[in-house]
Amino acid sequence: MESVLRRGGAPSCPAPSSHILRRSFSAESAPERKVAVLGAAGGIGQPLALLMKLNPLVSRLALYDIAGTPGVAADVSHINTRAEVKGYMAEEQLGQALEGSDVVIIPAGVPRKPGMTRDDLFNINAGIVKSLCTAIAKYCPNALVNMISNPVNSTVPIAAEVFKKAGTYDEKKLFGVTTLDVVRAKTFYAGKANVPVAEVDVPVVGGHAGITILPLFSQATPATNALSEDGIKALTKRTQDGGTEVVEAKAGKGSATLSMAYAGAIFADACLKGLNEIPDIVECSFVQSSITELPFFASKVRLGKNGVEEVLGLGTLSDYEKEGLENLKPELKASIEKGIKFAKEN
Ligand SMILES: NC(=O)c1ccc[n+]([C@@H]2O[C@H](COP(=O)([O-])OP(=O)(O)OC[C@H]3O[C@@H](n4cnc5c(N)ncnc54)[C@H](O)[C@@H]3O)[C@@H](O)[C@H]2O)c1
Ligand SMILES: O=C(O)C[C@H](O)C(=O)O
Repeated sequence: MESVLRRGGAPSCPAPSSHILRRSFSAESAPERKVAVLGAAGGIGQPLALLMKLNPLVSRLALYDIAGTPGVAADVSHINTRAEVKGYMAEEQLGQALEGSDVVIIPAGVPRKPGMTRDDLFNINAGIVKSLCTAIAKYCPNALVNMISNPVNSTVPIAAEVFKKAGTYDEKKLFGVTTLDVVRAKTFYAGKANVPVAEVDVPVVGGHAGITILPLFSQATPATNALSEDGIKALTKRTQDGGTEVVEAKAGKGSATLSMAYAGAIFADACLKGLNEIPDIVECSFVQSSITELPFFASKVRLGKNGVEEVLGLGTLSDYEKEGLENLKPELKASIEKGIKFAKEN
C-alpha cells in the first residue's frame, strides 16, 4: 500500500492512520503498541503527546520528562481515544516509562536561540541523549528509537555508541527524525510549483543541519516545468534554512515545535505501521547507511516489522544535487565523528 503520508499532505494523524487502519485492523484488533515520549512536557513533547494519543495504532502512551509530566499526562489522558496514558517524572521513573515500549521518541533537550547553530546545542544535549539511551538499552533494548534532539547529525551516532557499549545496538532500530525537512520541502515546492501539496513527494537526504540537508527537487513529484535553476536553488536554500526561519521568527522563544510534532507523529506512525507489517511504508530518515562512504546518512528507508527493512539509494541526481552531496560530506562526517568521540570518551 502506498503510504498516504508519502503522497503528501494532509495531516496523517489521525485521518490517514484511521484510513489505513480500516483496511487492516479495527482499532480494537490492532496490535498492542506502547510508545514512550521522552521530553514530553516540552514544546515538541506536548503536541507530539497529543498527536500520539490521537493515533489509533497506539495502545499505551508513556509521557516522561524531568518536570511537568503529571499535568500533561492528566490533560492528554482525558481524550477519548484508544491509548492509555501515563505520566512519569524524574529519573527514578524512567525505567517504568520505558519498559515494554515498541517505539521511543526523544525530543528531550534544549532548542536553539537566534544566532546559534544546532551544533551549539551539542554540549547540553549530548549528555541528555547519552543518559536516556543508556536507560533505553537497559529497559527496552528492542524498541525503535526516533531521535529528534539536536544536533541529530551527532545525537544519532551518540545513541549508536551507547547501544554498542551496552551490547544492544541494532542498526535497524535507530532513526534520526528528518521528517520535518521533508514536510518543509513538500510545502515550499507545492507553493512554487503550483501543485496540490497533498500530492507532493520530495526526498530529502544527507543530514539535519544547514547544507547537510539536501532536498532532491529533481525527483519531486508531481514534476513541474515551473521552476528555473535559480528557483530550485532558492527552494533548496529555504529548506536548508527552514529551522533558522522559525528560530528567528520565535525570537528567542525556541525553535519549531508544532510542525516538528506533526513531523514526529508522521514518522512514529510510519514506524508503527512497519512494526504492524503494513507493506510499503517508506520515509526519509537519518540511519546507519552504506549508500555513501559516511556511516550515517538520511535517505528513503523502507520500514518493516524489525525497523529498517531497506535503505533505499539516492536515485539519479542533478548536477546541482551532486555538487550539494559532495559539499555536505565534510560537515556531516565531522558531526558524526564528534558524536562518536563524545560517546567513547564519556
Ligand atoms: N529533528 C528535528 O527536526 C527537530 C526539530 C525541532 C526541534 N528539534 C530539537 O528538539 C529538542 C527539543 O526541542 P523543544 O522545542 O521541545 O525544547 P523544549 O525546551 O521546549 O523542551 C525540551 C524538554 O526536554 C526536557 N528535558 C530536558 N532534559 C531531559 C532529560 N534528561 N530527560 C527528559 N526530558 C528532558 C525539558 O524538561 C523540556 O520539557 C531540541 O534539541 C531541538 O533542537 C529537532
Ligand atoms: O532549527 C532548529 O534548531 C530546530 C530543528 O532542527 C528544525 O529544523 O526546525
